[in-house]
This record gives sequence, structure tokens and C-alpha cells, in this order.
Amino acid sequence: MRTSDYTSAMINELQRTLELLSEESVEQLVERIARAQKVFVAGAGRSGLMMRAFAMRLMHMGFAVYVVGETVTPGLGPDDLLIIGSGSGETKSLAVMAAKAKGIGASLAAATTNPESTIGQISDVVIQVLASPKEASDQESFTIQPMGSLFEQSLLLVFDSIILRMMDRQELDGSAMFGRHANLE
Ligand SMILES: O=C([C@H](O)CO)[C@H](O)[C@H](O)COP(=O)(O)O
Repeated sequence: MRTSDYTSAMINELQRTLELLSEESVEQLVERIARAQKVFVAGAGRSGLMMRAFAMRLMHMGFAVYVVGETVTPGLGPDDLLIIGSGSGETKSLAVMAAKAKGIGASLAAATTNPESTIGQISDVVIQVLASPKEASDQESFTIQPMGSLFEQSLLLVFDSIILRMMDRQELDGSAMFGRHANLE
């Protein structure tokens, strides 16, 4: 196959996965983001990179948002929201973090392939992304991609769609957001 054939196959996979997203869960997450005092995002590896990309856009929108693990990230409080991106929903450090957030009384949201996972089960909002977790993709016929690639790409698109939805609600445009972009880069 040529590279462009792979690209087409990946776009088809993404379309199929994203068409199956629950609009209701997405709306629930939008509401929780709007109500939260501070928003925290977390994820490991490539899933974590997608969560960082989402955090940047939330910052551009004017939200108080932090990436868990950064030196300047403050403590989580009961009025805050933690959003975890985890394909498996079982990554140990994230499962411990999720349980701690619940103990503090914060809201917990997860984007995962598996709502029945450790993290999915204790989350207030679960966005189920119908893609393979990293350990299963080779056995699944619905993706040609290795490990969690389809999940990770879907995360980026799901969260970028959520940003567009929230921009619409707040009547914000890209130029207002650009005004908040880093000017020391
Ligand atoms: O980096 C990852 C790997 O490349 C999968 O394709 C994962 O995102 C990382 O290992 C975290 O796993 P999950 O929590 O299951 O997303």
C-alpha cells in the first residue's frame, strides 16, 4: 500500500469511531468543564500528549487549566474537574490518581475505550471511544494501526470538537483565543 492509502484507511477508521461517540456524554463533559473552578488533565504516553493539546486550547479559551505532573500545577480541590485520557482505563498511575480525585470530592471524567475499566467505573462522565486499547489492536480487525494509535488520534479530534462546541456556546472566535497564546515561544 502507498502512504496515501494508509492515510485514507486511517481517516475511514477515525470516521467510523467518531460517528459512534455519545453526544450525551460529550455534553455532560462540556457542562462539567463550564462549572469547574479549575480543570486538570492527565494521561500517560501518547494519550497524555493529546490531553496536553486539549489543555492548551482550554487555556486559549480562558479556562484555569493544568496538566497533572507539571511543576506549577496546584492541588486539586472539590470544585475542580480532573479529565483523564486512557485507552485502557487501567494505567496504574492514572487509576491511583482517579481514586484520589474522587476521595477529594472533585469531578472525574474519562475518555477511554473501556467504560468498565478501573478508571471508567469510578468516573462521573465517561466518553467511550470505540477504538482498541494499546494491548489489543493486533487482534482486532477494526484498525490497521498499531497499539493505541486509533484511540490517541480520536482523542485529539474528540477534544478539538469539544473546543469548537464550547467556542460556539461562548461566542468565542479564534482571534480572541490567539490573544492568549504563548508570546515567549
Ligand atoms: O503511549 C502509549 C502507547 O503508545 C499506546 O499506543 C499509551 O498512550 C500509554 O501507554 C498510556 O496508555 P493508556 O492509559 O492505556 O492510554
